[in-house]
Amino acid sequence: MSTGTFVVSQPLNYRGGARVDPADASGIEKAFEPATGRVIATFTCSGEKEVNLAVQDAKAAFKIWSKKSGMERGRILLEAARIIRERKDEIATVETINNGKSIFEALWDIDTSWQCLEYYAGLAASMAGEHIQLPGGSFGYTRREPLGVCVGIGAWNYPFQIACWKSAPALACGNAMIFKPSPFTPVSVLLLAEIYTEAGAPPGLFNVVQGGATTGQLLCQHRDVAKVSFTGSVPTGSKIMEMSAKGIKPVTLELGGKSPLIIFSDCDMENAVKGALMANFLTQGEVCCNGTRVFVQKDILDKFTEEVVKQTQRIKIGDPLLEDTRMGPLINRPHLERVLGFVKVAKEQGAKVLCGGDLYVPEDPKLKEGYYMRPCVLTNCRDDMTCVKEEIFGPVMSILSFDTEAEVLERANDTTFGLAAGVFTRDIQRAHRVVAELQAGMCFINNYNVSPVELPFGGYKKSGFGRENGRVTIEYYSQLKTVCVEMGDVESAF
Ligand SMILES: NC(=O)c1ccc[n+]([C@@H]2O[C@H](COP(=O)([O-])OP(=O)(O)OC[C@H]3O[C@@H](n4cnc5c(N)ncnc54)[C@H](O)[C@@H]3O)[C@@H](O)[C@H]2O)c1
Ligand SMILES: NCCCC=O
Repeated sequence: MSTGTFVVSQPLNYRGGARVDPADASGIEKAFEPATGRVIATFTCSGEKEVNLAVQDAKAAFKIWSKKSGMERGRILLEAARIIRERKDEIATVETINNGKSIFEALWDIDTSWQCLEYYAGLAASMAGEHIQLPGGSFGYTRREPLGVCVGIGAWNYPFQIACWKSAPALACGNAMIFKPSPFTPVSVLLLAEIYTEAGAPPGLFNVVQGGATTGQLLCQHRDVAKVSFTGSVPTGSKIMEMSAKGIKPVTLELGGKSPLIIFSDCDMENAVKGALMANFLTQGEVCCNGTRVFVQKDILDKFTEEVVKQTQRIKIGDPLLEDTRMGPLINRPHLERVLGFVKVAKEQGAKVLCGGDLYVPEDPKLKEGYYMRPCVLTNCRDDMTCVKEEIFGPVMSILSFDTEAEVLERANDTTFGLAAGVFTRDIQRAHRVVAELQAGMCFINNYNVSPVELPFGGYKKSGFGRENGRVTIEYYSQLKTVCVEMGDVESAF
């Protein structure tokens, strides 16, 4: 498949094990190919009737699925992982077309998707309670039970990966899931739904409803939904939490960030520069955990900055389906303009643009209407500037200098976000000392933005709570039942 050719002709909702047109509507949306600005799908947002039908189907599937043993569930997840691996190129291509990220990167995303299914397939059979001996031969035990119908709501930057990171632990624990992707990226999750069915999941176990805020609200407020796992912005996360509070439903919130990356002068310079690029320019900078505040110790500031700029200017921008492209278009025109607006304000506030930060128009005529910009490195930044305080969600790195460890720690933590942080140093004591002080849920030492699914991922402070990936996520998709067993007679107070 090549850029400029893909169109969606099949329905984009998935219910009862098949693609369906929604039973009612709460609006119409269009999805774009960011590389060309072409519309690739026009679809109906689901209304109350469709949401009810999806919940009904999920409840029916839950009855069957929750009775299966962990081994049985794990086997189906393993088969789904195998199919994703087998269809990796096709899924990555669809992801690239709808999101704009380079195919090189999309292939990485699909790897961290099937790996997540494999990981939870392995854990499914190991979920167990405990046995507790009580006086007189009585005893108690605990059962780890699923929650019921879980809702997953996704952002547009990692559409397929987010759906896998939510559904794999949910299904492994015995839940059913209804997933609502971002209306900007409605396409790839349908492939996941079909794969679960092909792998042997009962119809209704994983459903997809399309739509925006209205559909999302209907899902969150539904009385038969037991849990909501949300990935998106802080303002929407706050609304989700409010709705969930009304229904006393547990929530997982994976929200935004403005993460610090600290480069000490004793770092391995080559790795630190690579790390800074990884921390800022994957997926056109549209990554929640990006280390966009790059604090560099003063004595290496010039050398580091020079090398970062040199390598940033070498990033190949263009058709995201070409193998050597490393930066594609941003998600849509309004977002591109918003990001360019941040660069403009940064300049007005005294930052210096060392490279990029402007529109990029590729030579290929079919890409002329795409949403491209050149990756940007800003220097002369201060902690009070908008570009240093707010999440830009685009390819804009702000370089700041520092003198001492104590100073940089204070400045790094001076934010309401707390998703990620990174440190580059050869001093092993310093690395661990600094990381222990950083107020962030995901910390990297001498690397950045790698995503091993064995490690829990999630935020501190306004970046959210709950975790995705790792063993701990089992806790977020299950509940503990305690059973107390009397082996003697009842000792009554009456
Ligand atoms: N922490 C993480 O793991 C992580 C990962 C990816 C993206 N993000 C964050 O996501 C943001 C970008 O994504 P976005 O623009 O899609 O975020 P967003 O908050 O605008 O939308 C996220 C999802 O919520 C839905 N939604 C919007 N309003 C809703 C409402 N009132 N009720 C229910 N659902 C509603 C949207 O349709 C979409 O599916 C950034 O802030 C980024 O940092 C976080
Ligand atoms: N690969 C992890 C990305 C999550 C944030 O956007």
